Amino acid sequence: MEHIVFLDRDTIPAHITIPSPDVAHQWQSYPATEPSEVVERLREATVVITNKVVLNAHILAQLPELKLIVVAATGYNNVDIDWCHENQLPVCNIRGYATRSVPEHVIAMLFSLRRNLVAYQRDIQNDIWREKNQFCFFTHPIGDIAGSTIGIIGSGSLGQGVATLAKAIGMKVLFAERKGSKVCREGYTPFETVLSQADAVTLHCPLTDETENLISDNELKLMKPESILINAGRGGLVDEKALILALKKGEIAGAGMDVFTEEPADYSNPLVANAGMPNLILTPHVAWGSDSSLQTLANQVSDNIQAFFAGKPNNLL
Ligand SMILES: NC(=O)C1=CN([C@@H]2O[C@H](COP(=O)(O)OP(=O)(O)OC[C@H]3O[C@@H](n4cnc5c(N)ncnc54)[C@H](O)[C@@H]3O)[C@@H](O)[C@H]2O)C=CC1
Ligand SMILES: O=C(O)C(=O)CO
Repeated sequence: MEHIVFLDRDTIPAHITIPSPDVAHQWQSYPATEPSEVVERLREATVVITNKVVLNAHILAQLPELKLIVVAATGYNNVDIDWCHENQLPVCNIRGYATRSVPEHVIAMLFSLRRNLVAYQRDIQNDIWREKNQFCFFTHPIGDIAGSTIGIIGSGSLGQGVATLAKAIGMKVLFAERKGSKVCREGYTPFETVLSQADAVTLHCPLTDETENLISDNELKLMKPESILINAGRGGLVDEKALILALKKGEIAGAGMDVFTEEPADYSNPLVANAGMPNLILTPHVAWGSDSSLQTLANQVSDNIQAFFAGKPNNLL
């Protein structure tokens, strides 16, 4: 009998059903789990499901019963994967489930920022229209997306999904070669060239030691003043203080951020503290959140458990 524990079930809306895996099991779900509660809740677990609860080496070393970690997400930066490899603890994740949801979120942010929709809404709230006394008014630039260039960092399922949508709306697509790479693969453009040529840059690579603060002062300075930065990858890919400074100095035109260095984020976070800026769109890590994506993810959670115990593991990391 497997003892399956889902540590943060409330990260998935209640109307999404997680199918019961076809393996003899007991299932325990917790809405959320504090770091101090993890070990106690997993003491008898053989399978742990975590979306964002951190499983570090210190915690994992206290859980000898564990046979499998199922990350209920694509990004697995909350799990000490090196420790798991060294200790032969299998970890699997969810793949290719949000290939509509995340790209659509990115393109929605892009249109909104390029057309300054939030800025116009704020101006109407602030009664600017009455002052202008015309049927329309132009207080912010409105750009076309068609004919512009998007730079995509990360060419996996989501980077490719964004490229498909971007091409369909007339954008030129540049995939960035890895930062610091001495060679440039066919089909890729050097990292710095992408930053300096793109009208919009979007991030779809994992958060690792290599990608932490991938976009900071120097990278923002390379971008065009009319450029837009979108991050629906992971908080930590962007230096948030540097981004706010770049927006304030007009080094870039706008930013759409779905992910934050700390989640939940509060007013101590530079992005949240500047949420009133008209050229900054913030969403609370929901790019993945269309109902169809959530259901695909929930199905894969169950499939991953079932496949593992059938001896044909899926999506092992
Ligand atoms: N905001 C949201 O709701 C969601 C965010 N994500 C994030 O998006 C990331 C990407 O997801 P997928 O495309 O499905 O993953 P994927 O594994 O299909 O693709 C990731 C790509 O990034 C590339 N990569 C790795 N290191 C890189 C580096 N240093 N520079 C450039 N590229 C690098 C890999 O080679 C791979 O092509 C996830 O790791 C996760 O952190 C994923 C789903 C939802
Ligand atoms: O799948 C992911 O990586 C997400 O961030 C959604 O939880």
